[in-house]
Amino acid sequence: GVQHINPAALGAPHGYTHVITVDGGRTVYIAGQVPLDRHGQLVGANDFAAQVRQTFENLKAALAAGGANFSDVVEMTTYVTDMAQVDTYRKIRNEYMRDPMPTASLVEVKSLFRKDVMLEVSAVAVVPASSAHPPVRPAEHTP
Ligand SMILES: CC(=[NH2+])C(=O)[O-]
Repeated sequence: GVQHINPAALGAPHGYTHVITVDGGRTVYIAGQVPLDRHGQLVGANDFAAQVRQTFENLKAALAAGGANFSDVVEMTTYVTDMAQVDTYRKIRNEYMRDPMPTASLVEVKSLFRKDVMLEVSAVAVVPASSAHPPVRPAEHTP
């Protein structure tokens, strides 16, 4: 079946779902994660490195909510508002992810959903059938 999950560790989503699992939890779709905390407050105003870190912490929480982790990610899409900061992006990403890396796309965009948000990262994960990660189902936002 299809499960829709909005972990309380992530800011309440407006008009989308943070995590959707399909195929009995084998495939996990993660909505574009942004550098907001669980209360929807920006982390790292004008600080790209801090924004990358918060975004990856949110991805980690989103993957865990879907019973996955970074090693299960097969595709990721990263949107940045300033490609000149790509080295900082890669350095911090590599603190969370290691080889073999997923397929990926990286694009610069004019703007994201808030003017102060400098990146957004979405992902798809495939959990191995043999995987022992039990889905973490923390408190969820209620609709
Ligand atoms: C932040 C985000 N993923 C959205 O759709 O607004």
